[in-house]
Amino acid sequence: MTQTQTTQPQTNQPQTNQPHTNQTLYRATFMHTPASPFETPDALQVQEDGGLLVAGGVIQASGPFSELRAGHPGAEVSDLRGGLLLPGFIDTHVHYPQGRVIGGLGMPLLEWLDRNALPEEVRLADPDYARAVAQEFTRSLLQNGTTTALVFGSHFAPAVDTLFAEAERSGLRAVAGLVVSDRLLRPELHTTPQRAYEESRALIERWHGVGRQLYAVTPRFSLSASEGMLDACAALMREFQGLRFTSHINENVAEIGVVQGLFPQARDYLDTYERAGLVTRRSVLAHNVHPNDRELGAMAAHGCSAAHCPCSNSALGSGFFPLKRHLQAGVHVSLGTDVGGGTGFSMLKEGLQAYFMQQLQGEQGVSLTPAHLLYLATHAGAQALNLAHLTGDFSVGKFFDAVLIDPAPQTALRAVYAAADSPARLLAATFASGTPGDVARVWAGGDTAYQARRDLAAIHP
Ligand SMILES: O=c1[nH]c(=O)c2nc[nH]c2[nH]1
Ligand SMILES: [Zn+2]
Repeated sequence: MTQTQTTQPQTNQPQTNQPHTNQTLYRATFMHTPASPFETPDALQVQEDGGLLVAGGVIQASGPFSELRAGHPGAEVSDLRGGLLLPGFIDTHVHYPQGRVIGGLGMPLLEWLDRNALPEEVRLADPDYARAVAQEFTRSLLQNGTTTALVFGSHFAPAVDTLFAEAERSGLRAVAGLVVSDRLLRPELHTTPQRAYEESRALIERWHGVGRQLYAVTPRFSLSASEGMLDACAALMREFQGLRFTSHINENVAEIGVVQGLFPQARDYLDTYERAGLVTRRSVLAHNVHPNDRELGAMAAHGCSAAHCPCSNSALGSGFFPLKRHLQAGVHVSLGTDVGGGTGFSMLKEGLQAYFMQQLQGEQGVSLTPAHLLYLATHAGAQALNLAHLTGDFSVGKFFDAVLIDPAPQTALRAVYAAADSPARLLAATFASGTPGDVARVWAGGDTAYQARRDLAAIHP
């Protein structure tokens, strides 16, 4: 591993200095959380009959529609009234090769991997199979309103290349990488540190910073990655600027026991990554259901984020995520669907399950408001990924990544929308009973990335 070249991300910056031609003024009730409700009271910002002026894919102005209309009489108006416009969701933990094995219920993590996930992951060695799965995957994320995702890739480099190609074509911002492992999975999924390094490097050079795509160095978990493999990952993180790092941690008690046996010199699970220099501001570790206090303190000190995946934790019986302890320690927390351990691609469902699991913890839980759920599903993810200057809310200068929730006529949620007496109630109902069927349209960088087939003009009550 002698390579020393660095690459600069080439794009990904909003072009705020573009001439304001082809301005679109979106007219909608919109909500967003530019600040964290965990830190700031009244973090939920609501604009009823609001306007967002977009040009070159970037938000140029925001405020009451009437004011923006008066200031920009030439802008084309897109009327989205009747729905609720939210920032595009940010899923910070989702597995590309597992879309077709959602629903493997009734097994704890290690058995689930053996019987459900890994046999399917082997199939991505076939490029045609991988292409079909990549198309389903990017489509599913966008149909659910997710415009940015930290994606656990495949163990096969051509399949990861296909994922990036599909993501870029579809508008999805994928932060993704080759999943690397050299033990305890199954032979077809194992590689060597040298090969992992070389294949990752080639993918980084091809995709990192291209369009909306970014690269994440991705050892599967310490259970399946030797010290040599983690060192190869660390070499990549040192040699290329702006990479992200992701893996799993402290998900399941049996898993933690195996990792302790494999790394007798490590203080705990986090230390297996920490010793390799892999715990930084650019790291997102999924689950962390069973952390000790040292781990939480170290994660906070390094600025590393935890991706909380409540549907997966429930489906696999992994346990209750200690959100209060994370917040008290100062660890940043975002949300992930963890498909296919999780139960689907909906960040609305994920937010609701996070709420349920905190409620069920009584005194140990955190009482989450609708503003918390929106923040966890949007801005918190942007912060975890170091992308908060580009996306996660509707502030001026950010990309117009957005999802329009617009329930169909004669549905229960439409009735709630018609009756809601406050914006917080509207948002709560959206998380409580919103489904992919209520996602009417999704924009990624100002372009329509998904539009439901039903006629938008016909559905206002
Ligand atoms: O929820 C999970 N899903 C996975 O695919 C996986 N691999 C390691 N650890 C994991 N946890
Ligand atoms: Zn996972």
